[in-house]
Amino acid sequence: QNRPKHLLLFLNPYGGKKNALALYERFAKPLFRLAEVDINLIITQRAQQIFDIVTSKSIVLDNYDGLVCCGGDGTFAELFNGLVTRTMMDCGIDVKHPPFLPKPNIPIGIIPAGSTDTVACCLNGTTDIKTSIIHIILGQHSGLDISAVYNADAVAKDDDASPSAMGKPRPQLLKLFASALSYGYLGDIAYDSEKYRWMGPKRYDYSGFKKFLANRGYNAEIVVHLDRRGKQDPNDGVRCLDKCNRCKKALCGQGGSENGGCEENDTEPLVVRGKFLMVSGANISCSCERSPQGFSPFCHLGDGLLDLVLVRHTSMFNNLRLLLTMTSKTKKLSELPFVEIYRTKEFRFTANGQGEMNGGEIAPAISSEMMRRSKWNCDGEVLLDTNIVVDCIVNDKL
Ligand SMILES: Nc1ncnc2c1ncn2[C@@H]1O[C@H](COP(=O)(O)OP(=O)(O)OP(=O)(O)O)[C@@H](O)[C@H]1O
Repeated sequence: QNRPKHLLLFLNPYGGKKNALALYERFAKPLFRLAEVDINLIITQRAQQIFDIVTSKSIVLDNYDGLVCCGGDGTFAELFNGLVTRTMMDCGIDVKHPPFLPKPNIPIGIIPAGSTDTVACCLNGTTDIKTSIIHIILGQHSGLDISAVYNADAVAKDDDASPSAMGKPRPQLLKLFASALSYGYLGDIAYDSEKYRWMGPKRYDYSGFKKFLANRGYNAEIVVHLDRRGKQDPNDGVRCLDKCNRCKKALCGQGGSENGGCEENDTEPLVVRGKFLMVSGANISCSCERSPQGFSPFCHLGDGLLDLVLVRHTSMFNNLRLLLTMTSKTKKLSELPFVEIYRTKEFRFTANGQGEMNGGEIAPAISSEMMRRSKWNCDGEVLLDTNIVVDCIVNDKL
């Protein structure tokens, strides 16, 4: 009964190994034909085109049973960012300063044809293209949290650390992400690797090696809102499988921490300062071929919470341990002594936290080191704003 009949499908011929069109012709087209699904195919010609099409009022989304993208995580990010923005526009909500994020009522599907394909891998347990197509044809969906990134400088001016505070000026919404947001090591790789896109997925190895040798640390202050009763344990050993109990309760239970979510009143802020190699907000475990356990193997797909992974800046030897752990099939980042993981609904990040604490009275030699900033890697794309607030929301249509 829930099988889609008409789908709008965006295909990115540029991502991954640049073979999305060939994969589509070989696997997707015959299966969609067999299942009698009518496809309106749009092959993208530039970055941001999917976002522009979906947010253009000239396209009637109600004509479709679902929106699908064939590409990598960046393509998927463009699609759901476009769809949430379009939903805000249709509801008459200010898209730059939304009082809340409305949930789109049209489902989204992803056919993996990118470099990492983390979202497809976490949703389906595999990046196998036919598996994704069959899920789409059968109209199966699972919940997937989406996290919103806000400009924290705007928040600071309003003296308001919480994007969910009522009756106060809203911070500016910058972007939504579905897999991970990473500052430091992975942010530097995202920024650097764009120059080598002609190498295909190998560009990540090349830039990764360069940044590994650089071993840069970044000063920061992170305020993370934790469950007061300590009920949210990112290392609880519970893996999120299809519609797991925790996610089901979060979807219908409206938030309370018993149900997976985290009510604002039940949390207290923890301030963490220091020099970090990497700071990551993982919306999902982020397991993929390159990193079978991902950032946080027990992170849930749709419980309204994300896992904040903090990697302290230490020695090259420890960085090597980090890389070996990230690519290991069995080892977890939480086992490393210089890694901390917190499960939260929201956190605030301020670069150069210690520099600001010293009230500007720092020696020039230290100050340039202290003032050094990285970029955010937001679902594989570079975000230039540094100081941010992140808030996770439950979504049920992905
Ligand atoms: N025709 C195009 N030409 C150039 N860029 C495009 C085109 N179509 C889409 N894009 C952009 O390409 C970027 C990268 O695509 P995508 O994320 O799908 O591939 P990837 O980076 O190789 O894979 P992954 O994100 O899984 O590692 C997207 O941000 C998208 O905006």
